[in-house]
Amino acid sequence: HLIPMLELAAACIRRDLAVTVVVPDPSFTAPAFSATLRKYASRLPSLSVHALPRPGHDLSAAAAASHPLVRMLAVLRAHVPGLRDFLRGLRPAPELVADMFFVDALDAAAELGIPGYLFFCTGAANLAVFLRLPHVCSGTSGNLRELGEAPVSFPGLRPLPASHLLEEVLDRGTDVSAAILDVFDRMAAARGILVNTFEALESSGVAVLRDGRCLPNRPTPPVYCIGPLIANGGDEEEEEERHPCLAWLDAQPEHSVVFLSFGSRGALSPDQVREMATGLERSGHRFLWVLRAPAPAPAEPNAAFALLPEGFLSRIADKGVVVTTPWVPQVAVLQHASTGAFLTHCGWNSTLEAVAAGVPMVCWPLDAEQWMNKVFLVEEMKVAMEVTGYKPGVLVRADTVEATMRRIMESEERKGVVQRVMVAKESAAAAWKEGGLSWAEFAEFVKTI
Ligand SMILES: O=c1ccn([C@@H]2O[C@H](COP(=O)(O)OP(=O)(O)O[C@H]3O[C@H](CO)[C@@H](O)[C@H](O)[C@H]3O)[C@@H](O)[C@H]2O)c(=O)[nH]1
Repeated sequence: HLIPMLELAAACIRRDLAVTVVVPDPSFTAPAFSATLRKYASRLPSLSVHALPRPGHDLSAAAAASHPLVRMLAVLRAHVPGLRDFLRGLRPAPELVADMFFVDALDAAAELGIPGYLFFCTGAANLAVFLRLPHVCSGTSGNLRELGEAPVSFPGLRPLPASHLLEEVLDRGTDVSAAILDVFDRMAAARGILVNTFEALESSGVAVLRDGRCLPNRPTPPVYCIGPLIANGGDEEEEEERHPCLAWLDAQPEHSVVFLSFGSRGALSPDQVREMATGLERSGHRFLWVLRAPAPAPAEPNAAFALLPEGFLSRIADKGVVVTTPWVPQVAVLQHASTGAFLTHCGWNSTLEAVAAGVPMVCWPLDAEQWMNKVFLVEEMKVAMEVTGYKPGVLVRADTVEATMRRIMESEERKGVVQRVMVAKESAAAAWKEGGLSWAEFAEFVKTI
């Protein structure tokens, strides 16, 4: 969530607003988090960064939580006193834009009489679903999980198979379902919600939010669609130490490489890594694969190579590259002329980055709202293909991987997908041009604050 938040900070600075980014104590964040923060702070000299103090005694709830999402929410909550103190000391009184999960920050803002907004890092249709989920769950007898593939209706949106909703809400009465439904319920208390999407991409999702249909008995807060907020691939290209994968891409023919990446934390099981490798090799297509070992990941990134079949790296040396460094410049890779397709876990940032680069996708969702994004990409936008037979927990065999690579790179079907993603690319570029829809909504937000 950090990259789009920092892009939002950059947009605010361009409008002459004074911006402070408030982050948790560094002991709670990954090295890539600090590195990204440093990069933006050096590019934006007027950006100030404030790290909240490490909470003293309020971490007992986090320590007791077994689910990572519950733990994260407890860690956020423990930072509230530090945030409140910080906000109280600012002159003039600030406006607060909090991450979508940090609804506790809205309470702190309300206490201080400060307007509190949320920044929602996934799509507008997902926001409409999340806002409505507490209502859906309380109106369903039994567990959503029992509904399996049966469609669940949401006003004005394409029905979603129950199994594609967030894993965390599928079972009633668990700590994690209570915690996440509480977050969704309290999102509506925001003064407004900034969404990292653009209206041309998601007109039906945006319409549902605007006409108030998603929340049955309460008004939906004003929604500002201000996306796509994504990193600038050009900046990544110009970095002093250009990532070696970009030099490798330079040497490949145009649109010939399939890029495989699963976001900031996604990893395949060891069995799936072997099937993926065999399928890629048999397809004969070029590929660039960001490989991460499943949690608990070994400290040494190269250890992930041990998951690959015997001799794989030497056999594919002229066709493919496997990268185990935890971070590649994804936006620059997607925008590179040699990239021809993107096998993605369907994280929303990856989705926007692929759309903005005009790269057709293969969907390989892992968790969170990624299954919902797959439905949107494959059935609504038709800018992606799905992997035949792929379901949560199912091992995709090498022959299916091979067939999928051929479909996305060679088939007639590819032409239609490419055409549609190129149209979406144009509208993504238009959104932030002067007078474009996101440009105008951002101007509206700035006027409001
Ligand atoms: O080696 C890497 C890996 C990732 N990225 C960047 O990291 C971001 C990853 O974001 P995303 O595609 O959204 O995936 P996750 O990190 O998995 O994001 C989480 O947050 C998203 C926004 O809420 C949700 O859509 C996802 O489901 C959830 O897993 C993107 O900007 C990538 O360009 C890199 O630059 N290099």
